Amino acid sequence: MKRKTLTQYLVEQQRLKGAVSAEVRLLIETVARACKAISHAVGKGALGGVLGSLESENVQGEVQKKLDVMSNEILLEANEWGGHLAAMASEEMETIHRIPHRYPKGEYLLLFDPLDGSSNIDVNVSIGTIFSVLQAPADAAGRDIEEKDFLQPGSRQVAAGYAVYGPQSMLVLTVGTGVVGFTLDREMGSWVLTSENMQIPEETAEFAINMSNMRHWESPVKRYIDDCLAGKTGPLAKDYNMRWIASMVADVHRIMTRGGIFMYPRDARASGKKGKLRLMYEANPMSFLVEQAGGAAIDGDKRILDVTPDGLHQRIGVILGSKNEVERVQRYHLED
Ligand SMILES: O=P(O)(O)OC[C@H]1O[C@](O)(COP(=O)(O)O)[C@@H](O)[C@@H]1O
Ligand SMILES: [Mg+2]
Ligand SMILES: [Mg+2]
Repeated sequence: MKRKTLTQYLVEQQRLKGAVSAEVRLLIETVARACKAISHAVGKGALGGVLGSLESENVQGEVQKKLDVMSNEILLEANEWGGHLAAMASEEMETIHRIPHRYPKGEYLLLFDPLDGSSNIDVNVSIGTIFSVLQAPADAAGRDIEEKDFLQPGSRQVAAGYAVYGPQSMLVLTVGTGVVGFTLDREMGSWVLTSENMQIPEETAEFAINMSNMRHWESPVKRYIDDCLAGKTGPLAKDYNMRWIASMVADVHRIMTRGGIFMYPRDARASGKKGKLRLMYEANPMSFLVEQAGGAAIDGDKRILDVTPDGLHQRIGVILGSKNEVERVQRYHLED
């Protein structure tokens, strides 16, 4: 059977379904090309000199890995000249990056976490790239894009996706018509459609959370995990399994494939950061994908995609995955 490539899939979405504009189609293809380049760099490991840290810190105060910076540069360079974009924003950059010589119709905004799961780079565990596409506000035509133009709720995303660099490299994508997955054919150099309609099972008995933070959790999260740990004889009446890869991309990919619940909740630490994960580069694109695959995504009591951001690097609690389980955790929050 001849499988579709990413290009064929996108042309179909554009011409038959009217789900994407030609500009968004080209933009996604450019991002996918950049992800292919990152995948090659990741695959070289120590041979390519891509492991290890730099002296620098990013805007979040985190030590940058070589691959964080390389991946950011690959995405910037590819999209600066190849996309139909007005501006980009990245977890690794303090402020937005405007496109020089903006294409007259350059009306889209691209956001990305260039390398997700940085702590796993040097130990050869799956890592990834996450991206999100927004439309620039109508009043931005003909003027410089500003940071505030990016501060739109996730429900306005026109596309989102991630690449996971694991035993296989995969690109998982939504343009608002369900979720599809492509596997990188390394010999041919193309992304080939291998999952036509990714669906997250509504029920699960598998949770993912960093248990070392337990003492900081809010009470609804503590109650839920206690209930999971109580197993068959507890209130949830089933035995739960636990997984934590510490690359959001890989944890979410598992959930996309076989269900589960992923939690990086906001907690009571004095950092005032409202959680670890970033709304615009991690939570929004993943929530769009998860909802499109039949799952749910909340920050505790409300839907993540409804949150209007107040800053580019805003953090948020994230609870996402199998619908019935996420709704249970939401109930625990509302009852609290
Ligand atoms: O090390 P922790 O606290 O378990 O955090 C793991 C989380 O941090 C992250 O690695 C943060 O992403 P970055 O690597 O892009 O900073 C997530 O991918 C992951 O879910
Ligand atoms: Mg990340
Ligand atoms: Mg990152």
